[in-house]
Amino acid sequence: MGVIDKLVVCGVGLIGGSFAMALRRAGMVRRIVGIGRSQASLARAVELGVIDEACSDWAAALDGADFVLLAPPVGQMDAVMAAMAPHLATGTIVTDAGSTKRDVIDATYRHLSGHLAYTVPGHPIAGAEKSGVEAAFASLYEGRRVVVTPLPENEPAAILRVREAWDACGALIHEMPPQEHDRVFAAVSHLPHLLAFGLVHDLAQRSNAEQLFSFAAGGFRDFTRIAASHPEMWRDICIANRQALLAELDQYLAELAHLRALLLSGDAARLETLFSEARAARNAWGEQFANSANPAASPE
Ligand SMILES: NC(=O)c1ccc[n+]([C@@H]2O[C@H](COP(=O)([O-])OP(=O)(O)OC[C@H]3O[C@@H](n4cnc5c(N)ncnc54)[C@H](O)[C@@H]3O)[C@@H](O)[C@H]2O)c1
Ligand SMILES: O=C(O)C(=O)C[C@]1(C(=O)O)C=C[C@@H](O)C=C1
Repeated sequence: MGVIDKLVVCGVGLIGGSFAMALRRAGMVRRIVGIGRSQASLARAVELGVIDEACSDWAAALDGADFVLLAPPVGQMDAVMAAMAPHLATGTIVTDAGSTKRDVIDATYRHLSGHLAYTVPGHPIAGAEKSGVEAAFASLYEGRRVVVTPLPENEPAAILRVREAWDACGALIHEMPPQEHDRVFAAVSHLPHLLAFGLVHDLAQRSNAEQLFSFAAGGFRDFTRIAASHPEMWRDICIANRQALLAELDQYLAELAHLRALLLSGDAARLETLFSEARAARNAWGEQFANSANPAASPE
């Protein structure tokens, strides 16, 4: 892949910052410019060496840019695309890291209709409950999947360039239609986050919350780690993908109703069978995930 001369990262947090660091480490980029909502966090990104320069306007940021990553919360994509559109030069590659794809693609057609050949939607399947540039690290994407959902209007060379950038970050690239993407991640990412937030919220509101939390241990920690995630980011994801998320929630409620019936009738045999099936599925997934991921891909 040709080296990126000027990379623009919009939203230099965990995801945008890690992309910048990974490309820099791979020697794939000459200059990195950040643009964002908070000048203080952009200044911190410069201080940490994640970006070379902070920009406060799109005209300056996009001047001479050959590659742009959009990594703000998905609820900001509309405003960001509207602001950048007048300053985009033909041929500048634009991609994004949004956790939902249909809404981001709708925003692309609304605001970047003259730039569809070069705007290639994407989503890295790697992250954490931590946010902000301080949480970014260069190996975040190593051995992790990135889903690319190309538009019919995309130039094949633009898709290739985006794939090559993620490849340089050490990621494994998959292509998928956006509808399928949003259904899959409603089930395995958005629903678990909703459930974790819901459980912690319920417990925190109880009159004996202090006592409950004082005895909560590993099981609680493992089930609820993701309830420490960024509220704005998850608000936007849940709202953007609510159609698919509601379908998953309904299916889960049916499963809970089934579990409740087994408990009510004291059906130990069926409960054990259900737990055994779940354990086998979880263990098989765990092995597959451990084998696909690079053990070095951890900030610790
Ligand atoms: N955290 C994860 O696990 C994860 C994984 C994959 C994809 N994503 C997606 O990546 C994106 C970023 O997530 P993150 O975890 O890096 O969040 P983050 O909070 O760490 O970073 C987001 C950054 O965007 C900036 N921002 C907010 N509004 C903006 C605007 N209007 N214009 C420009 N910048 C703006 C914030 O100041 C912040 O620096 C989101 O779209 C999220 O859905 C997150
Ligand atoms: O590891 C975490 O904390 C994450 O939440 C990462 C995670 C997920 O697996 O659900 C979250 C959102 C994304 O869009 C992709 C990955």
